[in-house]
Amino acid sequence: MASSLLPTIQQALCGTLGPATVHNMTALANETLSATIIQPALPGDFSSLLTLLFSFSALRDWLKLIVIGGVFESCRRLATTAYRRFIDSFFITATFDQGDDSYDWMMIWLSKQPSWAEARDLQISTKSFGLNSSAVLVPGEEEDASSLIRGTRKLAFLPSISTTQSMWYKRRWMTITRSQESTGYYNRPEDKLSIRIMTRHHVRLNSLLLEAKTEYMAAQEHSISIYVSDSTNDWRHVASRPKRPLRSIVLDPGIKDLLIDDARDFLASKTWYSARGIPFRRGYLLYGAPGSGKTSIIHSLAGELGLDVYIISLSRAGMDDTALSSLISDLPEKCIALMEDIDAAFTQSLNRDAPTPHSSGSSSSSPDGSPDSPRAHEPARTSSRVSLSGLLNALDGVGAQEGRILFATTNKYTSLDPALCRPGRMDIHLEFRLASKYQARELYRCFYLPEDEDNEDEKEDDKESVDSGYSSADNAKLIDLETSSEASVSSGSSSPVSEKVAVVGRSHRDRAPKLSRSKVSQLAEEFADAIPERQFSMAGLQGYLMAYKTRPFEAVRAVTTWIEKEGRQRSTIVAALET
Ligand SMILES: Nc1ncnc2c1ncn2[C@@H]1O[C@H](COP(=O)(O)OP(=O)(O)OP(=O)(O)O)[C@@H](O)[C@H]1O
Repeated sequence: MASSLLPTIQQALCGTLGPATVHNMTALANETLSATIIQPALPGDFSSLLTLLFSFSALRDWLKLIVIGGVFESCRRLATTAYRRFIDSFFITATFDQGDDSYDWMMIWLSKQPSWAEARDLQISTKSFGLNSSAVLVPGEEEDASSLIRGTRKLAFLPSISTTQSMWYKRRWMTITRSQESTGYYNRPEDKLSIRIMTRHHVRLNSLLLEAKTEYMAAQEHSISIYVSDSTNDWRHVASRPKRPLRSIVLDPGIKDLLIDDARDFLASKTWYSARGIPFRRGYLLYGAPGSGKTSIIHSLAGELGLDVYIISLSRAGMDDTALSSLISDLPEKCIALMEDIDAAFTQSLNRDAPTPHSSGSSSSSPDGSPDSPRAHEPARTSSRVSLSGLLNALDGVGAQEGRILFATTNKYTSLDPALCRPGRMDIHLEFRLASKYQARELYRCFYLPEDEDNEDEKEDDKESVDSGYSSADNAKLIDLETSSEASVSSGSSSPVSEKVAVVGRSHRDRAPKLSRSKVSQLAEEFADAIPERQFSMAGLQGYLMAYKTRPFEAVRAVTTWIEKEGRQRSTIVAALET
């Protein structure tokens, strides 16, 4: 084709360049074409094909590159596989996700490893990792025995994020890698901890986990863990609270024993239940006046039985029958599930037969605290989509967890559907009433009895003239503060009184008079005599005594005035509600 075009080009060029020049150019072009246009015959065998291929220098270079690259890549893959095989055979890798209990165990364990004190790249953390939070001590800082920071923990030194650190664990090489990943709907960054131990067997890993868990539990010994459900319907550890001693809850005789004995008996009876085909679950319904100790006794029992508390909030946004059922089936085997104000989660009555608007609403009640109070008739505003049948199914349907203890509380017992209260769902119903004289007396004793019971006999007796301890100018100022605050004290009220009391309460034990047990008992009798039977809530009495926590004598002297004042306030509230 190139040769067929030549005459045409020649003619065109002759007109412009002249025939001699064109002739020379044509000769040159013919030479070049004959040199570049090769029409080889196809090679007959492989070696001639290779020869042909390698006759092009560029192609040859490309092929060399491909072959060398391929060899390198194969070597790399081989090395990676060999490395993985080696790691798999000689190391065990375990990962821990933030939000899981095991992550907290490991972080606390890591924070206690001395090797971090010398690390060059580390993270300083004041996080408590689910432990009961307390003040944090920086290395070199001395714990002040008399101060507020008792029960302190050390500042945590942790491996920093995105680096791999190594250490020895029981003569085994171990690497620790922390990374962050965005997870969930909101792309919230969550930590991931990866631990690699040089060992062929799980024994070493198990021993590490056991050690971490034991240390964590030891640190948790005086706390209970509280879990709530998050928006993705997973249980999340939100807090650890100090255990509340059972003796600090004052109930009418027999109630505490009944509860604790029944719960203990239940926890020890798994085989008894399964032998008889009875679902291994127990439900307690605590109902009655607000501020009578329903929540407190549950908290205290959890500590006594060593169980964690899982709070099921029926009125949480996004809670519906499916979510409730999945939450209840995800409960661990031994735990306390707590549904507070079980009546308040429903927009309608819990009575399936006769829904009445007044039976729902806020959990508060009348000044006398009776369940059928006027305020019980307020309509509820709740976004819960839990239906009664959904709740009933979740409590004892096929998916319901075995071994759990359910506590439900309500201020409106009469508005609950009998199906919810029947044995099997709520096995024991306990009424919590307003304070009896007995409770008032015991609460007073609780406040003023010497804490160190063993040394009580040595305590100096009966310094009656003053409430003692207020000799310095500072203390005089504190008395003024407290006295001036008394005017505004009312049952269950909080600030500003409690604020002031909190400030002066910093060292109230030192300022309180040292009374003998017999003196406290005598004052307690006088206090109880003044308190009318079943008129005040325990929370109200506690609020009153808080204002006098260093002045037991005055607490007794002023109680009549306080009762009169409370009476007047109540009459005003009742009159306002009636109009
Ligand atoms: N029986 C009691 N003994 C000791 N303290 C009590 C008692 N009852 C209530 N209190 C104190 O009153 C406060 C409120 O108690 P709690 O929350 O247990 O009451 P409640 O019955 O659950 O109230 P509500 O029905 O309003 O939730 C707590 O600080 C608790 O210490």
